[in-house]
Amino acid sequence: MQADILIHARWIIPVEPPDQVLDHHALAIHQGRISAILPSAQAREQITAERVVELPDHALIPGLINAHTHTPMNLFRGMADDLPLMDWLTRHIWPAEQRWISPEFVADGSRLAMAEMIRSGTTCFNDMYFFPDVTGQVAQDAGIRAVLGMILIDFPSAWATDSDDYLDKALKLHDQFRNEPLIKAIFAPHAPYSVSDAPLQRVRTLANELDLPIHMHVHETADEISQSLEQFGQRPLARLEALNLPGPDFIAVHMTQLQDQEIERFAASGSHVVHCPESNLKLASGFCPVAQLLEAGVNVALGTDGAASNNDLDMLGEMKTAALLGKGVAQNPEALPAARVLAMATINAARALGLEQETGSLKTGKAADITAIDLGPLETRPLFDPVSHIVYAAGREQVSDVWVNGCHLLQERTLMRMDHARLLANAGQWQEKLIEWRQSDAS
Ligand SMILES: CSC[C@H]1O[C@@H](n2cnc3c(O)ncnc32)[C@H](O)[C@@H]1O
Ligand SMILES: [Zn+2]
Repeated sequence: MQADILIHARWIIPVEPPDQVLDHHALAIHQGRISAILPSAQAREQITAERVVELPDHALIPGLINAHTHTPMNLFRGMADDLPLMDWLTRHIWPAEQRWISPEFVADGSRLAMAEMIRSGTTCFNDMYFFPDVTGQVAQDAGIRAVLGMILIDFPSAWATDSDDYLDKALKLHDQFRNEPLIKAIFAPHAPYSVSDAPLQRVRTLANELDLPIHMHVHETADEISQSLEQFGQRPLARLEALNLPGPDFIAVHMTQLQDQEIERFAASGSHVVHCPESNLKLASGFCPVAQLLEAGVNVALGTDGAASNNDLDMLGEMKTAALLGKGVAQNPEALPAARVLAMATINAARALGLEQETGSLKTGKAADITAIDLGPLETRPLFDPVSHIVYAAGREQVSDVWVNGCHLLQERTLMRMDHARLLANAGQWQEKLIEWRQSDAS
């Protein structure tokens, strides 16, 4: 058999089927797709490859999928810390966005975020931000898989003036990227408190027509619930249900405020949840009942949220936090075992985003979206179970190689399609501009 690349690894963890760890196996890539997974000894006899990669202390896992982020916000990292969500948004982030959002800001911020994600093993991200067309272009240049939010919010921005304009631009974005293999555009109304009924109804109609998912912040804080009760006489989820939003194409991010009945109704609708534990902890927004949601049959994926509320885009770290917090919230150490959390960061995310046929597990025929983690260093020795170390012990600096669609984006920790020095210089320029603006604003 002929292959473009043959990777021999100490372990291959396909994620699907669950709980499988393949020892001394090899993975073959042909024309961007996984063409075979078989014992290394057999691969050496049967497969002729143009390139052979030896990873003797490494685990190959499906590329991690960050199911909710705001990539350009990397330029706001550390600018407003230790605040509750509404103060953070209305007193710091939205004023900064009003001043700074432009195609240049989005290009530079999203590029920095993509470099950080690739260096930490993420091969696909689901983004929600202004100028998603720019983020899409940067993602194509970087070679990373991206889901772009066709955003909608009641406020005017540098991207769009009103809901008609947001939705016109959404449809153009969808058209622009419809034939791009690594890019997908999905609806992204911001939150129940920031989008009115009429545009939400239009989103539901368009999502049905185009067969695309809807991704939205929902039940993030207790304040969101009380404000909705005051304004609409309903909890946000009940209002969204009346607008027919929940369903197998609906992705609710956060969900920290949930009653038992709401969990049952949400599970029955077939909707998905994206859990962002570190952002929820840092903003003290509340705790998502992940174990209860999984028990009810809800598909739960994992996201970092933006770097301005997390403050990193490290999915390995996010997995550890999700596992620990999930046990704490359930008051049960058996809740959220490591393998379950790895599934949340891979196959569950692919399922939520409608990408399950393409990515999310290491399976013959799927795209070669692969992350290699070096478990050789003393920080992950001795080793009894590679999945345990990936979730509980390994740091993102142990990610050695990353492939997306068979393209080698990170090789022995070197970014292959991005200029590291330029990324740093560019971040430095934004730092100067933002510091100067904050000083002039304060005086
Ligand atoms: C319409 S573009 C996205 C919009 O969302 C803001 N944002 C970032 N993080 C959060 C969060 O955790 N909850 C709510 N809104 C958030 C971002 O600043 C943009 O304005
Ligand atoms: Zn968010």
